Amino acid sequence: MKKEVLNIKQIYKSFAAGQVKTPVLNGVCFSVCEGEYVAISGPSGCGKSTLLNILGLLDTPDSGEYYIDGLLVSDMNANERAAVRSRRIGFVFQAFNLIDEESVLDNVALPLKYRGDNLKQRQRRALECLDKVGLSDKAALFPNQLSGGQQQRVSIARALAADSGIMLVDEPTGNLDSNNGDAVMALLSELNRQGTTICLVTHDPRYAQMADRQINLLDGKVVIETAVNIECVA
Ligand SMILES: Nc1ncnc2c1ncn2[C@@H]1O[C@H](COP(=O)(O)OP(=O)(O)OP(=O)(O)O)[C@@H](O)[C@H]1O
Repeated sequence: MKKEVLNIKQIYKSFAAGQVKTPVLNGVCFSVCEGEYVAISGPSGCGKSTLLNILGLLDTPDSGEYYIDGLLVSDMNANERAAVRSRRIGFVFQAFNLIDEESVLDNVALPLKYRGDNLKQRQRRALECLDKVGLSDKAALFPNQLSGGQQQRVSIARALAADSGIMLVDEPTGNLDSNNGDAVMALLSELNRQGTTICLVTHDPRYAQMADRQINLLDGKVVIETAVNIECVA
């Protein structure tokens, strides 16, 4: 039986524009087991990135409960959330979000600064992660010296660095051609086979099908969820 790592219950979120409040998430519920690969899809503007930001503790819901490893994180203050985030969550964004002025190695090592590793430990771990994504020979280069596909693989190495076990991935192929997109998706599947829990936001049904389970959002609600074939306990 697998352990439940993420569980959101009746999550609501709206954004205010002036006096007008626009509801985005309207009572979203689902859970994710350790080692599972879940794809979140739905039309543009339906709240996928908002949901991923809440899952990654980058944003807070207006109401509802969110548990990570059975711990109620939706009630935590900003410092407590940041501590859980750096210990437990790795992010991969569509636009890579690498720091252009830092070497590839330093970009990957960055999350390790927050957990207090010394320089040698950070560099060793960053090289290990670059090796996992097939880019250890690019460690000394800067992001703008790499192709888009390579930059996305660097951002995946960065998400692996802190060994957080959970990867939240937002449209990772959006800025890539189809060959590079396919290579990035194959890499994510391989990392999932090695044990990483993945929540992927994607528009592409071909990529959504690579996940164990697909969740479809419409009007801020889960409308379709493919069968869970893993037994999961809280
Ligand atoms: N910080 C914000 N302030 C105000 N409105 C926001 C904010 N973030 C998101 N929204 C609004 O919330 C809605 C959902 O946005 P979100 O980015 O979550 O959708 P999405 O499903 O990821 O869209 P896409 O597929 O186009 O990336 C949109 O209408 C968006 O304009």
